[in-house]
Amino acid sequence: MADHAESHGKKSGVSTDEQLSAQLAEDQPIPGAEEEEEDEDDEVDAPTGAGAEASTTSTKPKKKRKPKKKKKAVTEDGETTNPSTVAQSPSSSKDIQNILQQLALAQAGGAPKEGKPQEEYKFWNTQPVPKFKEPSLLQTTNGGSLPEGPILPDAVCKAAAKAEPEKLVDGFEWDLLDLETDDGMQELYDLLYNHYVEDAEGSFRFNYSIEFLNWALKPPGWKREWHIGVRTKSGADGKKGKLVAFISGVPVTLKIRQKVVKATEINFLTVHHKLRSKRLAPVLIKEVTRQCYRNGIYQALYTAGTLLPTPVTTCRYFHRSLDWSHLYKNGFSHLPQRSTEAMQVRKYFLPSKTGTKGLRPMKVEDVPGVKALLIKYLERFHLKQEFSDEELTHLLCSKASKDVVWAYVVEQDGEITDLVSYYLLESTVLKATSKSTIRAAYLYYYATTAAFSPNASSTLQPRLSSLINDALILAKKDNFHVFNALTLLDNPLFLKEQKFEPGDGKLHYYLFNWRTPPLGGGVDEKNEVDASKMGGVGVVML
Ligand SMILES: CCCCCCCCCCCCCC(=O)SCCNC(=O)CCNC(=O)[C@H](O)C(C)(C)COP(=O)(O)OP(=O)(O)OC[C@H]1O[C@@H](n2cnc3c(N)ncnc32)[C@H](O)[C@@H]1OP(=O)(O)O
Repeated sequence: MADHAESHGKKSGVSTDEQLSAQLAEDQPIPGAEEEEEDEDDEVDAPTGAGAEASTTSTKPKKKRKPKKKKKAVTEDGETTNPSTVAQSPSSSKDIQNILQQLALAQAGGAPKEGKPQEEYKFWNTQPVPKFKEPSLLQTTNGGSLPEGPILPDAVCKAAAKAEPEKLVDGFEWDLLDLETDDGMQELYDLLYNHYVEDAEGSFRFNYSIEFLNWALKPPGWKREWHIGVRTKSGADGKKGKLVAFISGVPVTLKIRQKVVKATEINFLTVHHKLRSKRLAPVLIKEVTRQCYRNGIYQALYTAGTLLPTPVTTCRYFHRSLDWSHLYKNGFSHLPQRSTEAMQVRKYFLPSKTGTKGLRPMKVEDVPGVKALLIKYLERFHLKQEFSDEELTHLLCSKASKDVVWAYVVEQDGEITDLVSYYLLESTVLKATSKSTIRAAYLYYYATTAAFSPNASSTLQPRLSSLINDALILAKKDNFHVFNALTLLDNPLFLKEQKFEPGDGKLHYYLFNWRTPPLGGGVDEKNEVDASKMGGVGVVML
């Protein structure tokens, strides 16, 4: 996917950085990029009128994508056909042959691999992350093994942290965003709305709401120094320039196997479409690293759809339709061969009432019970987050989490026995003729005492499956269109039974400046869900 970004950059034939910055400030098209930008302007109903957006690379696919064939539904002039004709099954025997061939290749492990050779990671090769061919803790060439823990000692990181950020090219400047103000939040929202993660076909783009950003970026202990923006230079009138790039970090306490590590969770790395492939991302990453080092934090956790050196594990996305017709109409789901629309709707039918006795919305008073349950539950995973009461309250039942996170508990005889939660993340349908969104629920933290019973091997699976079924019912009632989950936690135990379908999206988990043996991601070598590969990831990233 980075390859795609590179070629896009070359095509834009951009002039000087100063010209670029002026164009961005005025939101003028960049020479050579106009064609694509006009197309997208037609397609996206940006709330801000933020100007033309070029089509872009996809780096963190989280959504089910249409099969390749469907791409032809979009005509060359960018017109979108009737969505009902978008999702079609292969029409010719040649198409079917091609698909079968690709399938055979993939099954034989012969499909093209992701990413690029190690030596081409010009930036990442300079960073304290494991190399692809450096299996952590496996034998090194001299017969020894690489120790688990920091790659660079704290003192080296501390000494490397300069007092000032790296100088940006002319026309741009650093700015720490003020996310305490409505304007600051709105500006960040607009940048992400127009430029954040899309699927590989440019059909959907994440639409993180202002409420979501407020919740995700300001947990207890958050720091303004970790909300890092790049702007075009301020005007002579002192007015701030346009926000064109961003990266963020929030504090997190991780437990990686037996070690507790104070770290940063890095997220929302974004570069304006017109500035892609200009090596701005590495500059942002170095700046957030500097800001972390200066705060005495030397490790980080991050996820991406892009393959970088080197994932500690990889999970796969699964999707459970709640409103199949909406998903189909918007090109998110396709109509399988030998099925009809009515059959699909029936397949995903859910009752109107939940089944678990004692299930109710979580309250602040539940925090101690939920915390004890969740911490014990997560102990079963190699990589997990440790929470204080304050953090857990913020995440699951605070003013900030309202309308972002839905959390439910089961209380039996005064004891919290179960927790299930999900968060709302909408995606904009980029190819829709009128403004349309996919309202997706993402499975968040859950836990159940069934995991601790002596016969957990027979009680955990049915308990989780019914809890998740209840979560699906509740999400459907709240007008969500789809419920998404990765193969982390104990998810492989219920995904199939609860009619989650495998998606194309993978999510790689990375640790910065920390070496540890690979973790199970709930999938096998063929990327099929596999309960024997659970037990690795107990952290849910946003
Ligand atoms: C102790 C504290 C440490 C803190 C830091 C911990 C590390 C945090 C790491 C960040 C975690 C972020 C977690 C999230 O937010 S993941 C979400 C990422 N965002 C998006 O996908 C939004 C849409 N895309 C964009 O805005 C751009 O395409 C981005 C910004 C992604 C790249 O911009 P652009 O396309 O214009 O490229 P470039 O010319 O500037 O730079 C090219 C270099 O960047 C490497 N690249 C590409 N994509 C990613 C990626 N997702 N993570 C890390 N590196 C990435 C790439 O391999 C190449 O390096 P190398 O191949 O030459 O080596």
